[in-house]
Amino acid sequence: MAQPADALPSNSRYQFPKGFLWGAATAAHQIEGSPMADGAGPSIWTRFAHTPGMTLNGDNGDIACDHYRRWQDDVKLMRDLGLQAYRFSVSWSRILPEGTGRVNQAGLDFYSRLVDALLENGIEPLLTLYHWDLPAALDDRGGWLNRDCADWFAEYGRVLYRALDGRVKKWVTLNEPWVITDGGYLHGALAPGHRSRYEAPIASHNLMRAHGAAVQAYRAEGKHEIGLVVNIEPKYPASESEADAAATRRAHAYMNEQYLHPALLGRYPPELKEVFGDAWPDFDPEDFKLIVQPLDFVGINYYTRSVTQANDSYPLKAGAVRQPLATYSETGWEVFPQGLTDLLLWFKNTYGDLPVYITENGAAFFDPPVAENGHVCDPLRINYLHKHLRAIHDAIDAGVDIRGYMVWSLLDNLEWSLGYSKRFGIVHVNYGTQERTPKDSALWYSQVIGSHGRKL
Ligand SMILES: N=[N+]=NCCCCNC(=O)[C@@H]1[C@H]2[C@H](O)[C@@H](O)[C@H](O)[C@@H](CO)[C@@H]12
Repeated sequence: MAQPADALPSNSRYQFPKGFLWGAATAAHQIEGSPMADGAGPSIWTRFAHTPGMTLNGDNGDIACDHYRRWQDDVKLMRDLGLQAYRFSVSWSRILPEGTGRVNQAGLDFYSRLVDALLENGIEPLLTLYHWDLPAALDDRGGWLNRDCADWFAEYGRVLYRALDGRVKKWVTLNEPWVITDGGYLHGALAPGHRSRYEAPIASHNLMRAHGAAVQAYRAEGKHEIGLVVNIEPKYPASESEADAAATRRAHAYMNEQYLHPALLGRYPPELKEVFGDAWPDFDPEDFKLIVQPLDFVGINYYTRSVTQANDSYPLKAGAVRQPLATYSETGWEVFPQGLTDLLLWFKNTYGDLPVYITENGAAFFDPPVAENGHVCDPLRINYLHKHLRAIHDAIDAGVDIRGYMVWSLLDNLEWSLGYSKRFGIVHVNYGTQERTPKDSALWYSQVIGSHGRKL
């Protein structure tokens, strides 16, 4: 592995708290490949990506990073990088090919072996139950639109809790319910590709019911920690106008409060009824007794901010304004580290002192190919991570209880409908040969971890 050209200077100003966990994150469908191996059932992403026109270039997860077969080398790679934790997700349809009922022991064994290898290498597993890959068999029964999904999800959680709890001590129920519903049910860009303002709130609500049911099931037999992961993004009004202020309030409620409010406060923000109009159901207040469950932590995925103005978009009537002097990543997201500090302070002030992990943070930039000297030079990513880690430290200084950081992502991987066109990894993947090459950002991150942040 290429060595960093220069050892970074130490700066104790940025030393992170004792026990702060440094890691990286991935998701099953984005890296594993072999989606139907060893008795696994199809997921909605297996189906969606094989539907013509749904993904860029028809890219799919049939091979991805071939992690299902290369997991041992990938764990060694994590060890060599000095990772203390690894956030990954389990493919539900490997465990329960029909979504409920029959357990596929080979699928369970894969994750059990992965967890053991992580622990043997001093790496703490953070396990996400659901990172968007619903069993196709459950989608055929209505998926997240069927209120039974809460029982299905709790059943799936129990299978994993019984098999892995104790070795896994940090559990996550859902990854980013906002993207699941905004992408999968409102705008249709993600599986299962629905486009309905009537379905989106129902899917959102059922996802939160399922989250509550999985936490309740964990409390009945789990002995460690469980939380929820949300993608949230600070919204700043584009002008002083009341129209832009109102649009910003709607956008904030829609992305940032729509899931945290029900999970932590037992209610929805009032703006959502305005956003969805007649499509906003009259939810049964009893549902919140299931949705609100005590959590041990919240995971926050942060990528960017949004300067927001009123527009005629559907159904939000709000949209982002491009910032002429800003830097943007390859996904068109503004690089804005201050937004992470602002967001973390908002979280603390709104929801209290619940422990927080930054469960995803990173960016896709155009990376050069592997150079003759074995380096992948990605200074923009180093700059992005450097500034966001400092922003996190500023929030810690301001009293936010942040327990760890998982860079998105360990590996270049399948960026959902964008296929393999966007590279978020700190490790380059040659999809032709499956060769892994730590980028300069990985070598830099190793030094940051080794110094516990002092080299920021
Ligand atoms: N405007 N704007 N806003 C940005 C909205 C970001 C929403 N997308 C995410 O958070 C996904 C999360 C996902 O877990 C992972 O599976 C994805 O690979 C990454 C990268 O896309 C991120």
